[in-house]
Amino acid sequence: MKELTVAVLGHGAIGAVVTAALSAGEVPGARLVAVVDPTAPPAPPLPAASLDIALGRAELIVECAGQSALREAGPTVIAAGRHLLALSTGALADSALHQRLLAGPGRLSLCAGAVGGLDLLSAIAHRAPFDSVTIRTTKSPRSLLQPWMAESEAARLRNATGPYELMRAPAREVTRAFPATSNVAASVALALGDWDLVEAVVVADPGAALSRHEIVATGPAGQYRFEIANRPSPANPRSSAVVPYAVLRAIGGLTGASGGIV
Ligand SMILES: NC(=O)C1=CN([C@@H]2O[C@H](COP(=O)(O)OP(=O)(O)OC[C@H]3O[C@@H](n4cnc5c(N)ncnc54)[C@H](OP(=O)(O)O)[C@@H]3O)[C@@H](O)[C@H]2O)C=CC1
Ligand SMILES: O=C([O-])CC(=O)C(=O)O
Repeated sequence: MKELTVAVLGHGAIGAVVTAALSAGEVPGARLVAVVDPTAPPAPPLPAASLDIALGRAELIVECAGQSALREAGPTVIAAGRHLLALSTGALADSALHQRLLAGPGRLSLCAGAVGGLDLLSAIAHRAPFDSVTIRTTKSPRSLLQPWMAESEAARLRNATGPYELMRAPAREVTRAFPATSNVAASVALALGDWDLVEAVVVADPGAALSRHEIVATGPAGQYRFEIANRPSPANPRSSAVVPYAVLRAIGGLTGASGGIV
């Protein structure tokens, strides 16, 4: 078991669950030493800190703060030689940023978050490239409202009475358009190492009690379909409630606490 000092960036719906579990010792080997969130700092005894202080204390920085936070803080974390575990994978649609984070001296790892199947898709992609890959995300209309939307589009979302397709475009465009709800599209593209192959679809469904992600891939190796239906987080309906578990498992993978399947 490896001992790892951990800082968490973002104390929102996901970060709060992650920090509570870490401080309760639920991931053997991981010791929470800092929580960075300037607008929602945690109450003591959780160790609220600035990013600078966190970098002085922690070997691993876990980003649960959003694409813009990863864009802003990621290069500083990597330049400080720390290990960065990123959840807001859509920020890496900016290839220059992605390359910067890969350049070191720190190290970048990505968390699969709300979806599964990326290990198999990744294993296949580099041996027998897929012909087509689609990820279709269905969420409640209110969770899909965006500041860039025209008032007519926002009103359609607010007043939707049935499901409809809101956007269909390459993963890079969709993850930028829906930065808090379509990181999964980026994660599929990153797992395949091919941003251009992955088409992402966003569906607004007023009847969607669960957030659904359907990944369909076809190619010479076979046909693959993963369908995930997650309960939304009660604290933030844009995010699935299971995501903190994925983050904790990823941290456990780094300490050696997540046994079994790799
Ligand atoms: N890969 C995946 O499958 C998934 C990825 N995600 C990613 O995780 C992110 C977090 O989700 P969630 O917890 O639900 O979101 P929340 O909005 O509930 O929490 C995010 C928190 O991070 C804070 N924050 C913003 N910028 C910074 C910063 N630079 N440093 C420290 N803290 C910061 C926010 O503060 P403020 O409110 O003031 O901005 C907020 O308190 C999402 O935005 C999304 O990018 C989410 C779900 C799945
Ligand atoms: O939690 C989810 O269902 C997916 C999500 O928000 C994202 O990919 O950003």
